[in-house]
Amino acid sequence: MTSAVPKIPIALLTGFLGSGKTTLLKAILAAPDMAGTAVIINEAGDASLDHLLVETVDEAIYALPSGCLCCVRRLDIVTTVRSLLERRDDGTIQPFDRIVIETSGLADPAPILYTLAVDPMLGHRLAFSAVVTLVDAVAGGGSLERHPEAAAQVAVADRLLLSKTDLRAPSPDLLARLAALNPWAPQITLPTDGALAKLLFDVGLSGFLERMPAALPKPAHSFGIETFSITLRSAPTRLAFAMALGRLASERGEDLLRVKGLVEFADRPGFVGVMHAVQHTLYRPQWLDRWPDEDERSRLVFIVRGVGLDDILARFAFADPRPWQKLPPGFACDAPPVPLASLSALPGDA
Ligand SMILES: Nc1nc2c(ncn2[C@@H]2O[C@H](COP(=O)(O)OP(=O)(O)OP(=O)(O)O)[C@@H](O)[C@H]2O)c(=O)[nH]1
Repeated sequence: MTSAVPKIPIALLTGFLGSGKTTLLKAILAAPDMAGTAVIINEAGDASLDHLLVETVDEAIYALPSGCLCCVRRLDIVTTVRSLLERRDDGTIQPFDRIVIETSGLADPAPILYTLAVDPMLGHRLAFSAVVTLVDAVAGGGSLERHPEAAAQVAVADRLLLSKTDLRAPSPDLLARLAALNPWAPQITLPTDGALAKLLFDVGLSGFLERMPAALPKPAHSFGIETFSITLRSAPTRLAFAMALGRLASERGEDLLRVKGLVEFADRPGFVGVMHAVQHTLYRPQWLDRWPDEDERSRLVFIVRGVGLDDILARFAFADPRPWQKLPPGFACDAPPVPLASLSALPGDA
């Protein structure tokens, strides 16, 4: 009986911290033929911001609790997708035609895909369309070198999308590395035209599922990554803020994996800056003309390696910073590290 019900396409959008997943998702959801897309977002930081910045037509957007989607939060994804389908069936939410999951930049997609695919109910209802992995042309090479998560994300992709090519052409070394990790995924430079939606939903059955491992794959994880958040109790000037963050990025860029936040500046009242830094690079802020939710505090989320909270508080002392929230216990992933060399054998090499 269930075989008569059309399956709902589901795509997984992944890529290392700051590679451009939310930016791409926003662009894709703006396409008229992507109305009716349910979105599930999981973030690595100890506070979620991305879901505030993505708009869907009928607000069909779900922020999973922060934490590692491929380990401690792995079963949350099943619960969330199941509940989405149930509420779609009983009419408590707008019907949707497809689902996109944006994983956190630290998630290894293989255990997530495996978990979704082996769930009997979801197996009946979902059609996996693609695993799309964003690779940052600026920071991607270094991330692949230092972080097993980045390599694992490349290894399972059906498509590799190169982002930030407007800032830097991908180096031949980066392209060769990608081909070595995943020879079957085409490497595509992000198009700027309306063809974006096809990137997620015009692939056919996920290659990962055809190469599905027999058992739950072990998540690939770096050790020593920490996340914490601060609020700024007094509004900084843009210059003081840029100097503090710029100095941090130039001194500790390799370990400053990601900074994002919402900040109101003393010299731009009435606007909220959406601030981004990825390793050594600070991005131009986007400006909102109001706070995206009821929390009107300037706040920053840091994902770092070996940079202390005290160090960060000291650097932003001019803005009266306070620790904001601490990640609940259980965030840290206790999976053993996977050597980079073994990652190409993760899916499909059996
Ligand atoms: N110049 C340029 N900037 C980009 C591009 N894609 C993303 N960015 C910028 O890179 C920063 C990070 O982008 P996000 O879309 O937030 O990255 P993300 O992968 O969702 O980040 P996490 O969820 O933290 O892993 C933002 O400032 C974006 O505006 C691109 O193709 N070109």
